[in-house]
Amino acid sequence: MLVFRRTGDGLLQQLVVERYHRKWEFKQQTHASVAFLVQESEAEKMMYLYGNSRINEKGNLEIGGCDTVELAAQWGTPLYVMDEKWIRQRMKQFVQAFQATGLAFQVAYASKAFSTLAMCRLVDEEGLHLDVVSEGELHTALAAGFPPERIYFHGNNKTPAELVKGLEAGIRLFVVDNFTELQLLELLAQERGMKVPVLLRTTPGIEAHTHDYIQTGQEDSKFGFDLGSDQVYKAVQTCMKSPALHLEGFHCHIGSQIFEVEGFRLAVGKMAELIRNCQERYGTHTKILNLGGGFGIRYQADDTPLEPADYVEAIAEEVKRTFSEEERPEIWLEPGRSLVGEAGTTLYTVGSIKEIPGVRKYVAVDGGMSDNLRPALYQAAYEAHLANKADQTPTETVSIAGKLCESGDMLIWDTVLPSVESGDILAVGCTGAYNYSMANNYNRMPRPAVIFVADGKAELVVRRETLDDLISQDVIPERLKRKKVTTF
Ligand SMILES: Cc1ncc(COP(=O)(O)O)c(C=O)c1O
Ligand SMILES: N[C@@H](CCCC[NH3+])C(=O)O
Repeated sequence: MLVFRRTGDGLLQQLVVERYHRKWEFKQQTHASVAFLVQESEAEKMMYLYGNSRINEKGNLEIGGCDTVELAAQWGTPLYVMDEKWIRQRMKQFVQAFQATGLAFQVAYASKAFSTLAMCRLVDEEGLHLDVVSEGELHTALAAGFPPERIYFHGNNKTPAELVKGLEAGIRLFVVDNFTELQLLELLAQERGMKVPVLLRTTPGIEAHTHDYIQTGQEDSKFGFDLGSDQVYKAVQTCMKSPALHLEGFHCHIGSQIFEVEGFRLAVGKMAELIRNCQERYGTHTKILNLGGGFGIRYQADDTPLEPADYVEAIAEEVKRTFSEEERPEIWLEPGRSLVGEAGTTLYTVGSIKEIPGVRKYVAVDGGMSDNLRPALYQAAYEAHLANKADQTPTETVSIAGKLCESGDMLIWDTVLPSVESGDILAVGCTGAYNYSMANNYNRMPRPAVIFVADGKAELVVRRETLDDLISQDVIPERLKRKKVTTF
């Protein structure tokens, strides 16, 4: 498929797109029939947002072989639709890219991006490790039958109960974040006569180019041992002296939604310095270097994220350049967003439409910041299409409002859609990461259902919360129980 678009210098850029693998190669070209080609590309570009998708004979958006208008009718809206094949493909891309480098490696899925029983099953089947950050995520993994020896535990404030649960489950290791945790873990392991494998999480002092709230590697961060001071070295010494702790290596995570490889290269350099210093000073053997996640994804059709292989190859190149073959640790990565983000689509039903002449047209949907907190939290930008009018030309500029009682509950400002009517099904793409997992019950909104789609089949993986679910944890103290009606 050939797609062209105009670049800043007036040339046309030819994008050779292999859709399934999301591989884009850029070639500069001039071309005469600009208008025709650019117009054609708009419809095609739309499809980049919805996993393995197409516009079907009815003019509806189809994902994983399923007509999204039928999905909305069958399962209700808001509805999270996850393209299972897309997720599996992404996992394979990371693994295959690593295999091609010849390095010893491990890829884990950072389950905070989207944690459900069915998702844990996919991760297990694809042979990845699993990163959990809470007792809840650990419980989900264990309940899904995920092997504990492939789970590891992250978090900047693991509670004693969480550490005990991890120890008793026999997880692969703990990524220790700070001195409080190190002491607590040592104590709990000693009490149980265990020697616990650990990685130390460090803050390498790298500022990734991303939103302030999702940077994590800069010095002034709540996460990890500071690399700039002697903190991490003190932690290493504590591990070396302790019969209850076994230091297997180091971890860093420089941030999220990162579009460049440079930060990862820098991280390899900084971590290599740490590893060498520890070897020289304390004779430490570093088995594992975990470089975290953070690989950027497409949220809008014009975004051009790197491929998993681009990150892996750059990291591998830097590792090979920096470490001799004998010194080279296993390289671990833990992507979250990039394994699931582009696989997810949220379907909504359009409800009220309010037009302020000459100002704006608000199109309200039956969800909002309760199912997608990211626009309100990070000013995250998304694109939307009408699933039941996917073949129609966009003609009007509208803003998509959520239904929650906050002026900031706007999903998308100023987007162009075909003529919108109440009852239309609106699709918002690239909502697979940090959407279901950050969903909430504000305004007592029930959390939406999640379905997996593949080969024309849709299966429920999380059922929609009911109104009774919403009140199921509520308790009325005896004294407040309704005895008599007071009227004024
Ligand atoms: C320690 C750690 N690992 C992995 C991830 C996953 O990040 P992402 O979803 O951006 O790949 C995060 C979240 O930013 C994280 O804090
Ligand atoms: N929840 C964030 C990312 C946090 C990453 C976890 N450290 C997002 O939606 O982008």
